[in-house]
Amino acid sequence: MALEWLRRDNELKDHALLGEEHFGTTAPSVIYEKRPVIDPQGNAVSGLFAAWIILNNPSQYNSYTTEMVKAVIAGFQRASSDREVVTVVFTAVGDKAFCTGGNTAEYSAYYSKRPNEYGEYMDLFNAMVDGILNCKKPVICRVNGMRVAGGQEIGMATDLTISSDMAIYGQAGPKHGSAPDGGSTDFLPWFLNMEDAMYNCVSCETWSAYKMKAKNLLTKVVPVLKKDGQWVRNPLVRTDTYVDDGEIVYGEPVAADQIKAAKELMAQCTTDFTKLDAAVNELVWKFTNLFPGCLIKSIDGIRAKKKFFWDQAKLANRHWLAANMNHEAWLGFNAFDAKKSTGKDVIDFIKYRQLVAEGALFDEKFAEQVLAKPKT
Ligand SMILES: CC(C)(COP(=O)(O)OP(=O)(O)OC[C@H]1O[C@@H](n2cnc3c(N)ncnc32)[C@H](O)[C@@H]1OP(=O)(O)O)[C@@H](O)C(=O)NCCC(=O)NCCSC(=O)C1=CCCCC1=O
Repeated sequence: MALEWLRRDNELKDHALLGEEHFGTTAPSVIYEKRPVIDPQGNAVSGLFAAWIILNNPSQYNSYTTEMVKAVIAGFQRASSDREVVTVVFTAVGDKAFCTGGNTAEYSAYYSKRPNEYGEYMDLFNAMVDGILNCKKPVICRVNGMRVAGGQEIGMATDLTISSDMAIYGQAGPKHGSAPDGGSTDFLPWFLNMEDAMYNCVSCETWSAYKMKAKNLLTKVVPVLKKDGQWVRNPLVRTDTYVDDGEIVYGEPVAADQIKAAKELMAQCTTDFTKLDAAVNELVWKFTNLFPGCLIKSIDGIRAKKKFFWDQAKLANRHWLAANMNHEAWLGFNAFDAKKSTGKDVIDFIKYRQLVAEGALFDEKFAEQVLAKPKT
């Protein structure tokens, strides 16, 4: 029996919660672009797109300002509900950094000593991570450069990572005045083993893309340097062998006496993201050729495990992070922000611990003793 008698509205609805007002092209901003899905022959597929959400603050290593956080939330919501979008590609401008986390200029000048304000910011930050984790399209992190601190946190929230081999990965919080509680303390132990997660999280050492690939953080690492038309793998790290003298050396830095030559080679190279983009397009194409419903259900099934600790900890963590803006963050982020005038990007940790050992009051006098003085 025909069903014309049932009420039916065929005008398509727009489910985007936020308009275009959050996006821009002048740094600092977030660029939102729909780029056609490309088939293996290089042809654009009609009516199907990848949504590119691009962090645009290269002079500050694509750290996200408060306005950029809002734009990332808007971008993921828009892409999630856009029926033409197959996949999201989360990346950044330039070849230096994908993202180095929260903007330390904002942190020091505005948020330090304003814990309530940082609490409001943390609500946005959490919504940004949730926006990535809840996106109804697969999310690819296209890592064009270093992914550090909060940059590593939002990167790990994505579903799969394709990386430039010049990128480095790590945390910065314990060195500059925060705890990597914006996702890293929750996600790192899933990706790495517990020992590596612990060391990587607290040491604030950065690890090469090759090392992180070997430790299962990444799906694919590709060269991006080219000399005389030939691809050159990152000359700063070992990729020639896995074991040397009984030690695993794959992805570790080259010996100190080889660094000069490596840098000279780099200076003769140009950066070319062709392989990076080809690997991203290949993944977009793979997703395009899967049932969208079954695909996102499968992804959400894996995400559910990934979110387990994040969902438990994110609400309580925001209060500590807010309160910490009156404490170590006040010192650490101001030290980093003032590095040009003082010549030092961290506090005097020995003096800090000595003052704590004396039971000193945490006041301006305390701060004066641990912060380096301006040179002039
Ligand atoms: C290790 C670094 C990432 C890279 O070091 P290096 O290669 O030596 O470059 P720099 O000279 O330090 O940096 C180049 C210029 O970029 C500016 N920069 C870098 N990162 C930031 C940033 N996050 N915010 C603002 N500006 C940044 C830097 O000042 C340089 O500018 P200049 O004008 O001097 O040329 C190193 O840069 C580094 O450690 N950066 C700081 C990383 C950091 O502390 N991020 C914030 C951590 S906290 C965070 O992200 C959180 C997220 C949510 C939850 C809570 C939380 O704490």
